[in-house]
Parts: sequence; structure tokens; C-alpha cells
Amino acid sequence: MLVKICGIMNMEAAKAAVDAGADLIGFVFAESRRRVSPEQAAEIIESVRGRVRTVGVFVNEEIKEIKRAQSIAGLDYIQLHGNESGEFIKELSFPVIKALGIGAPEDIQQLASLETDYYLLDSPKGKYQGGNGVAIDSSLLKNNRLPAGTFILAGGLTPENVGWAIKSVKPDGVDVSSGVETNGSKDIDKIYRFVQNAKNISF
Ligand SMILES: O=C(O)c1ccccc1NCC(=O)[C@H](O)[C@H](O)COP(=O)(O)O
Repeated sequence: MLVKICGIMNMEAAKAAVDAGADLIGFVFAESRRRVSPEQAAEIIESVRGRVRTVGVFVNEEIKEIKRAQSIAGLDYIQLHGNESGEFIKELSFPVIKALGIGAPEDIQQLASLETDYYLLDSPKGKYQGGNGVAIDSSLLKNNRLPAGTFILAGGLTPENVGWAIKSVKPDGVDVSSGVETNGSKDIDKIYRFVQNAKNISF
């Protein structure tokens, strides 16, 4: 089970995620209370370099700006969390996680029509495009036709519900931000418990 901890804003949280066994850590470069600059991300990434894959989250950003942030921070994946098209993904020509808020079955079809490395299915509800801590309607997700090994589940996951979510929806990966925070900051204990509970599922 692939585990991504998103909205990393400091070295302590990055190290906790890596030590706990997370596969991916995410940095938000879009409008958000978790926004970091490419320079801040670069410093944090340097402290865990080679131990984890890194993701930059963007919302309807220009390719030039995405490439600039990628080269400063040294990102492994670009997560596109807006209305980016298949052509945009092709033009970007970089490993991509395409995210979409899923509110209806047609949304999954729309997402699946795009060619990408991973599909991140999130809740459509909240103040920002993502990271709102709102759960996705899991009944929409069963028997989806995403290519094997590409489905990352997000939206309102917590250390307590991630095991149930994995058993119920059977994703290839899980992603969390709000659910491993306390009072708006990343919580080391929650990060450890989330990763452990996601990795230790037995079917
Ligand atoms: O996390 C943010 O603040 C954010 C802002 C704008 C676009 C995307 C954002 N996050 C992307 C993620 O991958 C989150 O982890 C995902 O939406 C799940 O968030 P949560 O429901 O808080 O666990």
C-alpha cells in the first residue's frame, strides 16, 4: 500500500513521515494555508533526500512555473489538483499524479480518460481545491475502471478510518493531510499511526 503524507511544511514532519515509512511526501504550491515556496520545499527535501519520493501540488498553474518549482525543489512527481487537461499533462512531460474531486460517477470517467501515472480521487467539497479533511462518498469508488496500480484514495482519511477505507474501497495508495494534523499543524504521533495502520492491513 502506497502512503502519501501531504501538506508538509517543516523538516520535523518530513522526517517523521519518512521514519514512519511513508512512500511519498507532498508540498503544496497552490492557494492554501499549507502553501510553501519552492525554496522552503528544497530545504526540507534536502533533509530527507533519497529516502522518500517527493510531490509538488499545483492547481491550474502555468507549465513554466511548475518546471521552475520542480527544478528548485527537486520534485519526483507533479500533482495536478485543478482542471488540467490531457494535453496539459502531455506537454508537462513529467511523472504526474492527477487529482480530481469526485462527486458523481461521471467524474471518475472524466478522470480515467486522462493518461497519467497515478489518479488521486479526493472529495470535491471544501474551501480549497484539496486538503479540506472532507471524506469522499466511498460508494462512488467501488468497481472503478482505473488501470491496475494507479488508484490513490484521499479525502478525510485519518489514522482511525484508513484501515476501514482500504478494506472497503481497495485503493493502491492512500493520501492524507488534515487527518494527521492537530490544531492545523502536522502531528508526529498521528503521522506514525496513519502510516502503520495503512501499511499493516491484512485482507
Ligand atoms: O492540502 C492542501 O492544502 C491543498 C490545497 C490545494 C490543493 C490541494 C491540496 N492538497 C492536496 C492533497 O493531496 C491532500 O492531501 C488531499 O486533498 C487530502 O486532504 P485531506 O482531506 O485534508 O486529508
